[in-house]
Amino acid sequence: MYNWKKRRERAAFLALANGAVFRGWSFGAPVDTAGEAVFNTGMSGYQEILTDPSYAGQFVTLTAPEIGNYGCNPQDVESRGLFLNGLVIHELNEPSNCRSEESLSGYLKRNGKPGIAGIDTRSLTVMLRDEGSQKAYLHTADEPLSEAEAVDRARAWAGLDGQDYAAKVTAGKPYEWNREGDFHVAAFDFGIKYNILRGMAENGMRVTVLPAAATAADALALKPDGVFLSNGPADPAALRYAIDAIRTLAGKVPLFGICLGHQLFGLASGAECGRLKFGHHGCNHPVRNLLTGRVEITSQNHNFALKAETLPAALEVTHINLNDNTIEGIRHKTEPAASVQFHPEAAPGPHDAGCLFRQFRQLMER
Ligand SMILES: NC(=O)CC[C@H](N)C(=O)O
Repeated sequence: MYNWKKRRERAAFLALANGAVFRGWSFGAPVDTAGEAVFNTGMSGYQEILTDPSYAGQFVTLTAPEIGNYGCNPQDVESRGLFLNGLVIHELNEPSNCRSEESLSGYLKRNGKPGIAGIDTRSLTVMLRDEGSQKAYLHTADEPLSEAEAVDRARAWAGLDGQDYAAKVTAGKPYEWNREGDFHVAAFDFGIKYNILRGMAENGMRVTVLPAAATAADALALKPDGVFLSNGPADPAALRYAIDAIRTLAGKVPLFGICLGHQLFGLASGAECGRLKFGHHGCNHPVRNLLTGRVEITSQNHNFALKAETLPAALEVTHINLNDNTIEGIRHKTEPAASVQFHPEAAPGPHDAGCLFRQFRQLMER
């Protein structure tokens, strides 16, 4: 049985830049931090979310009300660590699952990340939906802090716009993900998820991962059959070095990008990126594939998006989001280059768009 008294022993609160304060109980590591509050509507997959480097700098509010019930394990990780700033949930459950090796609370504590439970995540989500993603400050530490001071700290935080967070999460050095495959892919790691690497390996690609700041010459020196541009945190426009590298690589080698990689491919081609009001974070976003007419239910996690009106004539839209008509995929009209805003690798999420890794292969075959 859950120990309610113990659960509520340490008070905590999340203060938003708009002045709202949500009070609850601390779990995980009792550290204070500022970040951007967003919400994710997936019904499961908290461990993949915790280890998705794209969430660096963010507090993820899970709209699923019961969290922690299947625990944590070493298999469901999507990168080498936990990168988000904190987890915001309604009800924290003790694990009951044969795959569980550790409670969610213990997992967060061991990894130095804070969580807050007992939050009315429904009203927080409605607020973020109506007012947009918010700068926030999570207070879980023992030192006393007034709510007004926390709101001030949320407002004073630099935010994610214009910030290079890829540099904070990327691998320090190049490494080989696997040794087998008939196509060799150089993958830029802006915050890459393991299931993307697995998706490429399963489709016969041998993958060498490069740090975010690798140059076009570094990539071409590997004599790759294709270049992959990964997902990653924060503002794509801040990554001038990556945009320059992609501009040099375009037309020389087949390109495929996911999420941040898609945004960077668009920026390198001359498009602009802007912010969505509250982003897309979840596992049930309907996307129409304009090339086939098929609707795919996709996994998503982004706050920025390419602006349709800025797309250069050389690019065409291949996918649109059916909730808000934003761009979900593009390709070059004459060169072998394509990208998607959503996550075909899922983890967590549905596998409707998994065939995109095979299509990357086809770009290299041509
Ligand atoms: N998952 C991602 O790659 C996110 C891309 C970018 N950081 C955004 O929020 O839009």
